[in-house]
Amino acid sequence: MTATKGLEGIVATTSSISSIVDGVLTYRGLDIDDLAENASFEEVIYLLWFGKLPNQSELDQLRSDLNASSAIPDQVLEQIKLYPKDTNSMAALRTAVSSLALYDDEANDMSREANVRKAIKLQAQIPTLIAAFARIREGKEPVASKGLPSLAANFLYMLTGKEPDETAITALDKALVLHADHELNASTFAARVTVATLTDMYSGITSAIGALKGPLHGGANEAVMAMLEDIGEVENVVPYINRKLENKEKIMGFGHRVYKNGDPRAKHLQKMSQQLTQSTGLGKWYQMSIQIDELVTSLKGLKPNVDFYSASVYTTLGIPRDLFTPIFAISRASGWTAHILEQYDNNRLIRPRAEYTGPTNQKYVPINER
Ligand SMILES: CC(=O)SCCNC(=O)CCNC(=O)[C@H](O)C(C)(C)COP(=O)(O)OP(=O)(O)OC[C@H]1O[C@@H](n2cnc3c(N)ncnc32)[C@H](O)[C@@H]1OP(=O)(O)O
Ligand SMILES: O=C([O-])CC(=O)C(=O)O
Repeated sequence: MTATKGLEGIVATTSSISSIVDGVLTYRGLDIDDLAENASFEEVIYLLWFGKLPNQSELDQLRSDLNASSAIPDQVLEQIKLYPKDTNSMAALRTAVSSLALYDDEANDMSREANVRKAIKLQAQIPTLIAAFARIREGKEPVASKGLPSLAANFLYMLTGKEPDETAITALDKALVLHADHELNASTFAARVTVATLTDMYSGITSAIGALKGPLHGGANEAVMAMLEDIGEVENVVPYINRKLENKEKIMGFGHRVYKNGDPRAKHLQKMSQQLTQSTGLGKWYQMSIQIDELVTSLKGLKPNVDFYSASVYTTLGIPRDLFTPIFAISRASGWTAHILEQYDNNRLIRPRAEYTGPTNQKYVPINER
């Protein structure tokens, strides 16, 4: 038995949800470029869950179901008020999502109908949890959803208490489309491994949030913004990046396990970053990002991934840095729940083997002889 470090190249499941073939990403066979230009996030949610684009009445029904499910139990809100004010936002989300299960009567109902209802609830409530946490830690009251037509609009409204403008809604909606699913990434794999024991969907999403939090995965978008802030000015880019590379440090937002010639989502986020930073007077972040991109590509042959330009995009929307990864979770909840439903539909326990490299033929030594 020989292990492959990081399971690179190992095909661990079949799935009909999303695919990456020759650098092309598709959701249910639709190219991400097509979806990024044309689809709303709600259409993508429907596509991921049910395998086809919704017609108008199916889409209206989903939007209405999401709106009807967005409120979170008072008990969970009260718990969030008890979190330490400096709680990591992904830790807060992980804990709050786990708590949601305690107040859902059908948390452990494993019928497909109940699981689809739970997917709707989780998709609707994760944005509410994040917005409530962000307000409560600032001493503000949470704002309930206004039932605006899109999840992006509702989230921005719950976060700020103000009606968001169309530019912000469109930008966030597109970012949500771009992050929705990505084959067997680490958090989706964690979700599938968890529910393959036939535990409940809340447990699967809690595992997934824990995995997304790490800086080698979703946490990289926050780390990118921290790096941009650390660099400070365009003229500091070259010495900063050179120093990092000389010290063999990773440049956050670059590289990918599967894409070796670039992440197809990055160009959409780059374009958004260019437009939004210009229109908000924050062009500096884009200019720095472009320089880093050119430098890292030429020196290391590494291309930006989905997390690189999303950092400057979210900054232009006025979103605090530590909510970037929770926003990734809002989007990826659609993919996680789709994969969990797919896993339940054709389940087998996921239990690989380990290549043992420890000592052998050891004998127990009584404690007083050690
Ligand atoms: C949504 C997402 O999850 S997208 C990924 C988000 N994560 C990041 O942006 C973090 C930075 N990137 C990375 O750490 C990696 O590229 C990963 C985790 C994305 C992929 O990791 P792996 O496939 O395991 O590649 P691995 O880390 O082994 O890198 C291979 C080589 O490229 C180098 N490398 C990879 N990424 C980077 C980077 N961002 N900066 C500098 N060097 C890098 C490694 O140091 C390694 O070099 P070596 O062979 O000389 O030791
Ligand atoms: O697929 C991966 O390994 C990481 C990634 O890009 C994602 O989850 O969107």
